[in-house]
Amino acid sequence: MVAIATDRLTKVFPDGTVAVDEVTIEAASGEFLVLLGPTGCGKSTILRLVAGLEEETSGHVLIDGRVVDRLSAKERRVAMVFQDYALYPHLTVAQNIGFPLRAGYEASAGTESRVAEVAEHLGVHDLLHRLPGHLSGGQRQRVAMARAIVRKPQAFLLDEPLSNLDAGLRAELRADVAGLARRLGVTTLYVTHDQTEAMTMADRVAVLRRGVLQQVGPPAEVYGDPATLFVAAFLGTPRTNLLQGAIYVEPERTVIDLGSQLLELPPSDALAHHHNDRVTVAVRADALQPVPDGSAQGPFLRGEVRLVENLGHEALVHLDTGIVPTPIEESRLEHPDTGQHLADVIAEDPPVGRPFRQALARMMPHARQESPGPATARTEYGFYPVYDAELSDQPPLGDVVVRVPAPVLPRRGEPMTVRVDVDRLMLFDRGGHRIRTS
Ligand SMILES: Nc1ncnc2c1ncn2[C@@H]1O[C@H](COP(=O)(O)OP(=O)(O)OP(=O)(O)O)[C@@H](O)[C@H]1O
Repeated sequence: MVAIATDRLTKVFPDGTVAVDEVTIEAASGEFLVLLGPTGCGKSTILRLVAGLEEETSGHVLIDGRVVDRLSAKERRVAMVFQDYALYPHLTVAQNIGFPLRAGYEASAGTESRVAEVAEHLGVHDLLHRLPGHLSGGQRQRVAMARAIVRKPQAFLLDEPLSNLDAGLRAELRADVAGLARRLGVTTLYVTHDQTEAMTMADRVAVLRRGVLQQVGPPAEVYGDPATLFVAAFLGTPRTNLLQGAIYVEPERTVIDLGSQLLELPPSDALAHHHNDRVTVAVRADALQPVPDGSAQGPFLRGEVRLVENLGHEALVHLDTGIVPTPIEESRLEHPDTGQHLADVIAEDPPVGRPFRQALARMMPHARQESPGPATARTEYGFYPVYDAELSDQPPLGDVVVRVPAPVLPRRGEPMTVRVDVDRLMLFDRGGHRIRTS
């Protein structure tokens, strides 16, 4: 089998859309690499560029170390399967599977036995004489897979092949597809926006956002040690708690001011030069553990139970902590600013009026205030979270979600204290990049 690679691959469409932005990535021979990201992040375009169905604006595609930019889709010998499995409705399953062989890419002598062999692999050997219209969605997708592998491709390119199927079938086929690719040892690029698919099927996951590669690694690594705020937020159910805060480094301790509460961390040399920095604290629901009030050792958060989602074996408890969340969709994550610039703007007394000035002032950890400020509780460190004061005088609801095992469930309105597992607490700077704490 062959390795598939891209080297600073870029695709800009004629209307100016940058769909793929300098993506360098490699799937080793026989590897199952999943491209994961939200809709529009460029996954399908990468696949189409690798397949030769789209021409790159710059950069290269390499198959087995050889640049294939000038080879046609046929010459690249990769098999692509799309979500809408496009079988020929008037041909039987056997004819559909055998179609690529009859279309003249291979000698046709062994067609029948090859079709039978592949149908066996995919578990559709009993259906060879049926028409696609008489198959279930899952069976059709298996036939599409069979048709893709019948020519013994050098690689599989699978574009959300399971997304048209219902949840049960998807789970079943997930295991089948990954198992088949591994049995055949075919290098596979698999596109999905479904994190469960990515985590369960991949040898490695490549997370993309707006055409830019965020991180590549084994599923456990990408989940447990995300490089960017986007990756931390995108992976994990329920969504990772993202809290606005600022770091204050003192000789004996490091404090993260969350606006309404303080988190005290052990002193850390790694954080020394982040004093005064605005950060996002990311902490997953299962890194928070309810403890009896007053007994908490180490950092903890307090709140009032606002909602209990009982899932049977456990519950997700929404805790109103008064902490303002970081909105992950905000462009701030793509366009980091230093805060210094804002300080200058405030100092220059902009002529745009008092509301604008106040809004800017709220964005600064230590900006001087001319009004009482927002209705957030304040700490002695004086950190103000960011929110759009033009839209609302109140900060957005800052629920922290905690995973609580059943059956001991709290009730709405009860106070709750949760211990924060410091080893699983993650900090990100204003550009969304990880700040290592050790
Ligand atoms: N032919 C085209 N012309 C202009 N823009 C395009 C074209 N094809 C795709 N795009 C844009 O390029 C970006 C990436 O699209 P792409 O289909 O690769 O995303 P995706 O991650 O596969 O999304 P999805 O999960 O919805 O399929 C999107 O903003 C899309 O609108």
